[in-house]
Amino acid sequence: MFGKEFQRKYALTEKGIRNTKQATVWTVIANLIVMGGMGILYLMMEKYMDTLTNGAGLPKPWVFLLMVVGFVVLALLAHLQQYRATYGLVYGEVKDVRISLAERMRKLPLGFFGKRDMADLTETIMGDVNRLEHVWSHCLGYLYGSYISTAVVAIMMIAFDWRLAIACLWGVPVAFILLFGSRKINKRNSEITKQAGITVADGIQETIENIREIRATNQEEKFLDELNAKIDAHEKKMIAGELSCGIFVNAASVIMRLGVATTILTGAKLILDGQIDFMVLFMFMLAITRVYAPFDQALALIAEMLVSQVSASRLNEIHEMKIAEGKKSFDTDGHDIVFENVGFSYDNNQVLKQVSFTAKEGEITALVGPSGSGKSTCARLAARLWDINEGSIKVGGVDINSVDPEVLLSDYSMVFQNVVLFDDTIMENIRLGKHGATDEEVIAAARAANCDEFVEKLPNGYMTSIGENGAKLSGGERQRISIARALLKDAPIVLLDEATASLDVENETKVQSALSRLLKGKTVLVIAHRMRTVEAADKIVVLADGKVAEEGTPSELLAKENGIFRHMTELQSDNAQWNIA
Ligand SMILES: Nc1ncnc2c1ncn2[C@@H]1O[C@H](COP(=O)(O)OP(=O)(O)OP(=O)(O)O)[C@@H](O)[C@H]1O
Repeated sequence: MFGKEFQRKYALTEKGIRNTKQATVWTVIANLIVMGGMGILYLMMEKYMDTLTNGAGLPKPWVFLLMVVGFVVLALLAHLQQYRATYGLVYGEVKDVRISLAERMRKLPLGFFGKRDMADLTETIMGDVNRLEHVWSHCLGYLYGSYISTAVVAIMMIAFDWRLAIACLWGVPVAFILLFGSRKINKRNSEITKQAGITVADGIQETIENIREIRATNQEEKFLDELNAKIDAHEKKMIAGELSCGIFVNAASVIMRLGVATTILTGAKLILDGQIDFMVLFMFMLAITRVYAPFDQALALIAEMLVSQVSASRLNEIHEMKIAEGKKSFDTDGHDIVFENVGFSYDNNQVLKQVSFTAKEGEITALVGPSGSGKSTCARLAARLWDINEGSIKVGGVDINSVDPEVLLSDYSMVFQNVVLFDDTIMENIRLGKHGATDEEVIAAARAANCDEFVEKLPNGYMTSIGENGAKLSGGERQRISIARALLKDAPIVLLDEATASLDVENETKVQSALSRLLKGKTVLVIAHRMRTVEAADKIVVLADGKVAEEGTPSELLAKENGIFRHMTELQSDNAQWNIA
């Protein structure tokens, strides 16, 4: 019952399975104790009937009182244990699942994040886990416990009187057949509803993220109309899903409760025929309430459990995704980066073919080429942010595919165009470069990256919070923080993606001098869009259509007639002056 398939179906950990078993056992015990309470009621009724019909003396009240007190104590203890097993332990399980999801995401290849956007992933970590939490705590132990306890009572009922037992229980299997028959429809509906919900979350996130562009282009109305349409579609899907599920659940409940009528009819007939006395029917009527009550709740839970299976499969997708792993050591002979016949595709779109070049330690190697030629892709692959499909990338003779990405990245500093900052102080944002760096080290790196000039004007200096992704700073200021972070890290390999692109000329000159300090003696791979940036490079690799088209020093490539690099340089100097006539 609680095998691997069950574990997968409800995305449970090993501990979660153990908890579910415990919860089931305690539910069975609690249900049987409550049913035992019905036995006390039956005994009392029998004694009083005996007094009424045969004139027997009334039993001593303290006997029943003792029985009732015993029953209450036992029921309380059992329910306490059941509560602890079903709710208490689940909160630990939720914490473990969220941590393991976050751990997993840390190691997933970036390709995964291209397929599932932020709204979708947030929904998995928060929404899906919440939904499963409810199923783990309110459904699994309760439902399976009810199956077992009802089976026990059903056997007892059959032993007592099989005719009344059938009259009472025939609705239960019919109700379950109806519900399980509707499983596919309900599951499909919940998948559709879930997708519609994610589309709404996506739309909201996209609108908030792009609010400036939307306002600048007067597109508010269009965006809001689209968002409203998505919200309406989600509402309709939700209503349709609830309705179809509700129809099946209520029909199943009604069918099951028809058992009350058939029990009364059968009981009456058996009494009239003199085959049973009234007390037997009374006992069955008492038992019916206890058999139906957990099953009635279980019917409602089944719908929730079916919906939760969609959430479980989304969690499983993350858990089963291949993660980037490798050795925990990275012992290299120097830090030359060597690309050898590297081939790489995003899904089925091949963007790099047979790319080979070397970026030497102590040199600046610039990647140049038309937009979309694969420059940024090469930089990402050099840091194993994605895994290559063909060939090899070695650093100091070690294949980076064999090294754990976290260990590998400790040797890299990256300054990219899209700077990522956190909603924290400037001090902490820079300190991310080196865990445990002192305030003095952070400030020294910030000064070297020319951050002082704007930090001094801020109300709390380095302790000023900069808003989500540095929203309170200009593009150039954000980039200087990212350069300060790289300076602090002082790693032997530096990847720069047009790092000074958003700076004005004065600041660019200042940051260039800071960068020169950062780059000294390192292996530097620069992605350059402006030819001016690559004048100081030791080597230029020109990419075109995902292949290396030219390679050499700037002067060698400039001397090449009909060369791509020469052509690009000429184009940029022609465009240097705007022609608005
Ligand atoms: N995450 C991604 N998923 C799918 N395709 C991508 C992804 N990133 C880039 N591409 C595609 O790969 C190709 C190379 O992109 P890349 O960013 O490496 O080029 P680039 O030379 O750096 O371009 P640019 O100079 O415009 O920044 C492009 O066709 C791009 O559309």
